[in-house]
Amino acid sequence: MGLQQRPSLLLTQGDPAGIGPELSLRAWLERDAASLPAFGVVGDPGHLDRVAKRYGWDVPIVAVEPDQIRAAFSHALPVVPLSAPVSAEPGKPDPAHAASVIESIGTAVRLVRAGSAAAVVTNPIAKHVLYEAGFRHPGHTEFLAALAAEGGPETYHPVMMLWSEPLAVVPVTVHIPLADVPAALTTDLIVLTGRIVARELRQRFGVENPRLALAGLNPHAGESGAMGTEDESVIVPAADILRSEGIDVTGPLSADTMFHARARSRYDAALAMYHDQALIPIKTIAFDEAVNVTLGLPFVRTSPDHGTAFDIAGKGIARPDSLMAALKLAARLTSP
Ligand SMILES: NC(=O)C1=CN([C@@H]2O[C@H](COP(=O)(O)OP(=O)(O)OC[C@H]3O[C@@H](n4cnc5c(N)ncnc54)[C@H](O)[C@@H]3O)[C@@H](O)[C@H]2O)C=CC1
Ligand SMILES: NCC(=O)COP(=O)(O)O
Repeated sequence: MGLQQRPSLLLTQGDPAGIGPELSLRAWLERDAASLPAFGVVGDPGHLDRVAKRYGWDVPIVAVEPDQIRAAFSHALPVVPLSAPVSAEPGKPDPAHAASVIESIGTAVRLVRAGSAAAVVTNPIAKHVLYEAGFRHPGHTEFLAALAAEGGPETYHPVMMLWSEPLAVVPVTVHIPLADVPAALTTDLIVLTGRIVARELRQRFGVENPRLALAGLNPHAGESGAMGTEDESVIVPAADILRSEGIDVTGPLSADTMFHARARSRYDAALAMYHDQALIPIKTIAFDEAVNVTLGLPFVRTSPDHGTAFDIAGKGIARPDSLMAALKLAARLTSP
């Protein structure tokens, strides 16, 4: 298949009241300067046009079929239209937008699964807004796994990885209350996560012998059991199993000393035991560059590392860097 015919990336709408719409427009404006791959938004052309006009940005919007994205991309922002128009005020989230948010994700996944697009790149969603509308998945990550399993016998265990050049992190438990982490953290879960991370670092990222570092759960990785027992009883056995399978694993390491530059040079991905243990270091080191990539799916999905930023939506100051990094990584991971 020649370059012109290769399927393009699909960018979901995200929360239409968040910064997603303006970032999509900004990314298109930066397409040449940043050498971005061709992408189309699954959204409402009218809403994107109104956002562009609000800022006086010269972004022609064109409604297209997925196979027309690449041809249209040089002169207009291609949009695969949703079934209904979207009306949203920047900075004013509303559960009434949930149907369009969910439709956009579902459509993008189905088009990628059908071979009409190469990968899904998602704009941020506000989980609590979707929950108010009855959405039952913690976030994209789990919803994407459910969509991937639609109509087939396979199920998928999705793994969240936040990736940047200086650091890649994987939260083994994700969007659950901190109080629930010790019960949710099992040897099986760590082993399953470690296997998927090692496999995909090898297959998708081209890391020949991936080195994984497991964080401890407790201070000083439990201080020989004096500060908590899970490090010895749950994480050590997981490390042993992964090692017995030939995976290069260190840990459990003290989480407070495993993210400085020298420590980072000793591993390719850090498996953290809970959300903030993973996301605080990477957002501190690489907030503008880091990309959220879902492992364990039968297709590639990337996303910016940040959220909907309702506090700045509509002001035209949101930085498109992380979204652009997500587009580039999706192109890299799907290039032949
Ligand atoms: N992949 C996704 O869909 C994600 C969604 N979220 C959702 O986002 C909502 C808001 O979450 P928060 O914790 O407030 O995080 P947030 O990332 O939306 O905002 C945190 C701070 O960073 C700033 N910020 C974020 N992105 C920026 C950008 N591109 N340029 C400049 N400044 C930026 C915001 O203005 C805010 O001050 C939540 O409801 C959460 O569920 C959060 C993370 C990822
Ligand atoms: N904190 C990361 C985040 O919220 C991303 O979640 P997801 O929507 O990609 O599952």
